[in-house]
Amino acid sequence: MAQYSLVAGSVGLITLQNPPVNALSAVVRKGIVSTFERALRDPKVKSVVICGQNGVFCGGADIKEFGTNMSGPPLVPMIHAIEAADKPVVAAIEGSALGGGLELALGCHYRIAHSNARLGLPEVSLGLLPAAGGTQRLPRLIGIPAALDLITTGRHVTAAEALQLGIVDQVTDHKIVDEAVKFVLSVAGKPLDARRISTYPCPPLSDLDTVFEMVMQKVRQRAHGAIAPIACVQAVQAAATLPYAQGMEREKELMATLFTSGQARSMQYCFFAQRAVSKWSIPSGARWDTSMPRPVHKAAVIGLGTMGRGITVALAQTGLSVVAVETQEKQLMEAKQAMPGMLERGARRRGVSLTLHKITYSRDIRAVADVDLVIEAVFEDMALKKKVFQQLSDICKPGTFLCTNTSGLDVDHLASQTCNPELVVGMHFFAPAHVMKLLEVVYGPRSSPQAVATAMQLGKKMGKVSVAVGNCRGFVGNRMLKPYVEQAFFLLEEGATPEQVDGALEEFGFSMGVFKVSDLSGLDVGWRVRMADGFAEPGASSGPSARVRQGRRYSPLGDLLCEQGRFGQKTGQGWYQYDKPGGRVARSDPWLHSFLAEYRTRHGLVARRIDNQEVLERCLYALINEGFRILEDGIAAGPEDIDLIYVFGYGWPRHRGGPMFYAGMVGLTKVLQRLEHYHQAHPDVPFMQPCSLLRRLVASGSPPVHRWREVIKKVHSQL
Ligand SMILES: CCC/C=C/C(=O)SCCNC(=O)CCNC(=O)[C@H](O)C(C)(C)COP(=O)([O-])OP(=O)([O-])OC[C@H]1O[C@@H](n2cnc3c(N)ncnc32)[C@H](O)[C@@H]1OP(=O)([O-])[O-]
Repeated sequence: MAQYSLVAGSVGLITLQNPPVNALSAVVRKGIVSTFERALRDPKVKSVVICGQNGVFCGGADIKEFGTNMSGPPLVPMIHAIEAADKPVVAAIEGSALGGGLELALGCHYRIAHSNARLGLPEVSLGLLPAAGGTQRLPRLIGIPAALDLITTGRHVTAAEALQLGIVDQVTDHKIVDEAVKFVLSVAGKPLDARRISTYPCPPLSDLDTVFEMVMQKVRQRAHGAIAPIACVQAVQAAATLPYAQGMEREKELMATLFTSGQARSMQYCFFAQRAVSKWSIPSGARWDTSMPRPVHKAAVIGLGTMGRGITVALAQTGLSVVAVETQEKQLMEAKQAMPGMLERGARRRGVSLTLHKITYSRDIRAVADVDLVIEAVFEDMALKKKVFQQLSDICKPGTFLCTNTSGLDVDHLASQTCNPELVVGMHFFAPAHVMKLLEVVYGPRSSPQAVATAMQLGKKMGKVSVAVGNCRGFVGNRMLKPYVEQAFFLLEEGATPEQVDGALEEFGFSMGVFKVSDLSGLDVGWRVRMADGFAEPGASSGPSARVRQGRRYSPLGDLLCEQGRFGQKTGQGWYQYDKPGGRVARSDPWLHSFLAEYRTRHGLVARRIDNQEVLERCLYALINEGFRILEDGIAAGPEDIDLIYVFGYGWPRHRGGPMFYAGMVGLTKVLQRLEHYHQAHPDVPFMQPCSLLRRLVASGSPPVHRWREVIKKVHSQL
């Protein structure tokens, strides 16, 4: 709702009230319309201030209303009425003014922001565009290039940047409503014509067509198939080329196509999924709202390889003191040289001051004796990690949480090396750890609720999307990757090329296909895992039994490349070739194509034409099938957890909602049928055997993804 009061004798104060973010629900819109009409009718009222309760102006349209039969007064005419009023209206902005919230403020004649405010038009990240006049007013106010930047990226700006851009008229550190009232009294009686943004001409720009062509090209490249950013550019182009009223028509038209699209549904699902996973619960019964995290003031990182450095930087950026331990002198020196640059770039990107002094370096593990939490990030080797955990258990003060950054080893086994296994959890970061948003927090059967809560909260503080997952080989993300990569190898054996497989996945929306990612992260990473799992064995890649291991189909292609020293970008050759070791631009490699042809001949395989549909189905459905197994095993609490892991850690396109949501969009029956088909064709590939949970869901009428938990619960209760 909206509350109305008369202040300072002549100012009508309208306060939006819809906790927690004063979203513009039907009730709030109704409240604004009626209070505003009251203010206009009241002769005592000479001006109006609009603010939000509890330190937040407005988080935008109520996203929960999308997809329902929307009722109540629409936003566009409401904002027009505010702009057209003959009494001055000031938006008093603190906290957030986002989406429809900022559009409401743009309809006001003046905007004053508290220095803590964040403003933006993030609709693009929900698969939409700012359709309450945002695409038409913002370019008129701040110019086309700045408006295009804000609208196509959805980024939030600080109050200071908003002032610089001209979005707000004044920034204050004082009480926002008091300042707004003072301000509106000071402008009483001034003509309002020049304050109605919809009447402004768009600031002229020379060579408009070229500007839009270039922006469109850049946006298309970044969008990976998402349609909202493209529509945002088209809407701003309408502002630049059409009169306001026609621009509004175009905005409406473009919004209509986005609003009902599967992409918008997927992205809005991701928005709510992100909030849902922070409300974690684990099989022991521990939950986010009953488990108290312990404060972490000082942390330590053991091992300063690529991951350790990233984790150290990410911790320092949150303001923690960090002890960075590396026993190898050379590695320590390299880390000391590299980390200031990483911190500097991070500080510049986030517009904050440098935190170099937060890190102390040591070669001696005993330097961690007084820290609250340790993250071990040594080489992915169980024997080495066990030794580190035994040492930590002896050295650290009582109660120190011991975390491992292993990407898939048994966290419980590591916990068993310590005197207090309840203090041990996994904190699986993704490279580069100071940039990537995902954190898997891995609990073992003995991890205490407090240890899980502390790791989850630390992740949040570090700006990560933290997902609590159970302990199994590869946890959630890497476990699902295995059948996906396996299918990609099989496709090469059967006639596809890395270019074709990657092309199909990139067209689907991944920023990089599976083979490019493998070249980037190093082919040796998977090779080591396959060796540890007893699949890859020296000399076994070329014999007659090379393509069968442990009774199932196996492709030694990755092993063969590693045996040749082709580890990807770092060696300049992998699935592609690069101009030099460390090169970034993948080029097709004729050697690889002849190698594949020879390999097929050697194994009596005849290359066939494989279409992109098959590439997608085999790679993605194998991955999704493993996702169902993970749900069935209780390793992830719900489909949202898996989806966010894939969106934030593995480049799954957000506009497709994550693998489990995508399965629902495709139709569970279809996914099941295709898996059955491929399993019949390849009975020696267990990953293709449809998971019984998928069958159960189909048998229960393929409920929408938010109702899967009911079926999963039933499965678990019957175990
Ligand atoms: C014609 C159309 C044109 C306009 C389109 C739009 O405006 S599109 C909209 C454009 N606007 C945006 O995209 C802004 C989206 N919102 C945000 O970015 C952030 O919420 C924040 C920065 C406002 C606050 O961050 P924070 O970390 O302090 O808090 P938090 O994130 O944890 O959220 C707390 C609770 O509020 C809930 N909720 C939040 N917003 C909305 C909403 N608009 N609606 C409904 N609910 C919303 C959220 O689900 C959560 O609920 P829970 O789990 O407790 O039941």
